[in-house]
Amino acid sequence: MNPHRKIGDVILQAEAISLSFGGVKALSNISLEVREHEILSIIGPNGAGKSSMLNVINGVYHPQQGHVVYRGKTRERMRPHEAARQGIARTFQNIALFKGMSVLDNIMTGRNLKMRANFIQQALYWGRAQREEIAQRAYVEKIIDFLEIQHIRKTPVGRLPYGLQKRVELARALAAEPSMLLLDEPMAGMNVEEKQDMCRFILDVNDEFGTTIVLIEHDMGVVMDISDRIVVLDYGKKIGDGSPDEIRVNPDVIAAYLGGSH
Ligand SMILES: Nc1ncnc2c1ncn2[C@@H]1O[C@H](COP(=O)(O)OP(=O)(O)OP(=O)(O)O)[C@@H](O)[C@H]1O
Repeated sequence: MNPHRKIGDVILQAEAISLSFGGVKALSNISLEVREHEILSIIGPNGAGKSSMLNVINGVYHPQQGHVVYRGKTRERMRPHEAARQGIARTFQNIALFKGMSVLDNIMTGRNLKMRANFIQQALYWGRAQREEIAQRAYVEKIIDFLEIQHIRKTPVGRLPYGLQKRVELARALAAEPSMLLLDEPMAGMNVEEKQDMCRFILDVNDEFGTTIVLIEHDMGVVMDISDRIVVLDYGKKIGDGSPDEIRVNPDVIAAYLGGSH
């Protein structure tokens, strides 16, 4: 087994998080931990609070109560781009790519944080900016090879089938070299074959880059197959937290899923 695969220490702690939107309590007193190099899935019926939790981890939402400790530091109020700078990248439930731009250019946008030369420097010091662009391109090409999308690198994203667009979105997130990757329903709307491909890529990313992965997914087969640990939310409350085998037999989880709200 790849040494990266060894699950490490806790790198993120969400402590007693409560988040409301007006009268709607999206998250009630949720605590969870993310360990280095693990694949953690957050599951639960529609409206359970999964995306809200991801947005708290990512710094998009600021909880009214509780806090997030990331790599030993209690996080102050911050913006999503600061999360990106700390090595946290994400993909979205609805694909957020530039549809008219090529696959390659979309992935390059994920590399922006890594670029040292800013726009003015690029105009003034053409040579340096060009050298930098070449270096960044090399990394992007590595991601393109890794995700097996060489054949579509020049294609405008909007012309691609859905499954491939999702893969390009993953590529763009990976271009930022994240240490933690948040995936919001990476397999939604995919056929069986596309799901199998995406599962393989998620496992490969985790294995080869050592990336910690937190994902939201509705397909229970997929979740049980690829997760090291699973957190289950229901109506904004945490009702389960454990290995796939523990979750499978957790009576609260079984009741929530058989209760018909899913
Ligand atoms: N920006 C917002 N403004 C108002 N209410 C919100 C907002 N975001 C989420 N909510 C509410 O918070 C609750 C939890 O929503 P959330 O999207 O986190 O659930 P979810 O588990 O991700 O659902 P789904 O599986 O349908 O995506 C829902 O009742 C939702 O309507």
